[in-house]
Amino acid sequence: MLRIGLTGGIGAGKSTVARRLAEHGAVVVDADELARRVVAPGSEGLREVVAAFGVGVLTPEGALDRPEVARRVFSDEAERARLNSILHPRVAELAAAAFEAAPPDAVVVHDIPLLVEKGMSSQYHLAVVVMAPERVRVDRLRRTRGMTESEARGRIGSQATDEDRRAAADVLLDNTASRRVLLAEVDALWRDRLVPFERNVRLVRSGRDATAPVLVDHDPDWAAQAARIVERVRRVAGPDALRVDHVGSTSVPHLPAKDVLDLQLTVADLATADALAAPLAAAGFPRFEGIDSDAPQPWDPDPDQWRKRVHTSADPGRAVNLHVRVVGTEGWRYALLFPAWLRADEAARADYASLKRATAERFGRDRDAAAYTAGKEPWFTERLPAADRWAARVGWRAGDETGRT
Ligand SMILES: CC(C)(COP(=O)(O)OP(=O)(O)OC[C@H]1O[C@@H](n2cnc3c(N)ncnc32)[C@H](O)[C@@H]1O)[C@@H](O)C(=O)NCCC(=O)NCCS
Ligand SMILES: Nc1ncnc2c1ncn2[C@@H]1O[C@H](COP(=O)(O)OP(=O)(O)OP(=O)(O)O)[C@@H](O)[C@H]1O
Repeated sequence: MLRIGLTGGIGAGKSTVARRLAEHGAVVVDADELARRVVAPGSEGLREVVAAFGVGVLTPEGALDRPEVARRVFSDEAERARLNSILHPRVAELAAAAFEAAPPDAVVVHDIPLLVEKGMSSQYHLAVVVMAPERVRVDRLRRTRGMTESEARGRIGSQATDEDRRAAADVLLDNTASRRVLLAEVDALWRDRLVPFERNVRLVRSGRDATAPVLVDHDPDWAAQAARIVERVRRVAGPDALRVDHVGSTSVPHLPAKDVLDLQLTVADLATADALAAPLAAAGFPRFEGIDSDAPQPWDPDPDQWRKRVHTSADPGRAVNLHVRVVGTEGWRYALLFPAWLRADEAARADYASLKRATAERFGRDRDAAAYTAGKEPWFTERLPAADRWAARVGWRAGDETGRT
């Protein structure tokens, strides 16, 4: 099963996207619809809302007077929190049941306006966010829902900011222009990403073949992309994750790199790494059999210092190598030390960048990723003393850095 979180501010076009995905065959779990169900006439939810807000929130027929509730809660944060605390646990329970009931090969889309507000994005394989400028949204809400400008702004003000939504988005859909443009984007997302992603998760396989050694300029968005995946890995590994770091070249600003995010999950031992293989695979990170060790260093007699497990991503839209290493080992320390040094030392960074370019040039034509990786290896052995001297000088110790987990 592929779990997709879909969100967007009111009037951005979330429901339009959800409908299109349903037409393609997705199972849509609609939080707004569930929020209506839990306050249906005769429900426990409705009784609690009346107990909290009084009979003034009922229509003469005994149903919830939604415009009246909206008036109260979208201008008063405390009232809104009170309503949310009654409804959200019930809505969450129904949503969990709907996910349970979906077939194993389904793409399940959780259409939920408050995904970002509730910090839920790491629960899904992907978070999809629909955006449109506030002015456009207000116009749509006035035109199609009969809201006044101040009602529309009240709801917008009750929700996350565009900036927060953008930070949570693995996929951003822009709905500023016509519906036709939006739907074409959704069609491509379904065809090129969601369908193969679901299949890869089910068949426990990678989203991409080994990537050819093609260098691209540092992408300033890599850090944010990695941060979202770090969150996912942490959620899956729970307390077994001693830390999760964005490592490798993409974690070094200004350094050209292959467009593959390297992450390191730190565990206590390899038995823990092996126990995490199945949950990581279900979360979209299948184990990659074949590389169980980093290249051991010539000076190190102990191969255990270099053993690891490697996972990739089942997402055809985002290549990831997730290295699961044991805390305190040499391989683990290297993976943290080198990026830290390269981030701090401009000359070392320039030196490494020119080696990368030359090596990519040499092996890029044959698309030989393994030769490219091996070709860079001696540089690390050679530069280790310099990296260590830097670490001693600035007092850097592996695992001390905060803010990268
Ligand atoms: C206040 C209520 C009665 C107003 O009903 P109304 O029919 O006018 O709106 P509807 O439920 O169709 O929601 C429309 C949109 O309003 C926004 N919205 C709804 N509830 C909230 C909320 N608690 N906080 C912020 N925005 C909200 C969302 O963008 C949603 O898509 C209703 O929205 C409600 O019960 N809200 C609380 C439950 C909730 O949080 N629902 C959101 C999904 S869990
Ligand atoms: N590109 C567009 N151009 C014009 N109108 C649009 C466009 N996209 C959506 N709309 C209209 O704007 C309104 C809001 O869209 P939609 O219902 O999809 O938004 P939403 O984000 O799901 O809102 P809500 O949070 O209330 O569910 C709808 O009436 C829809 O038909």
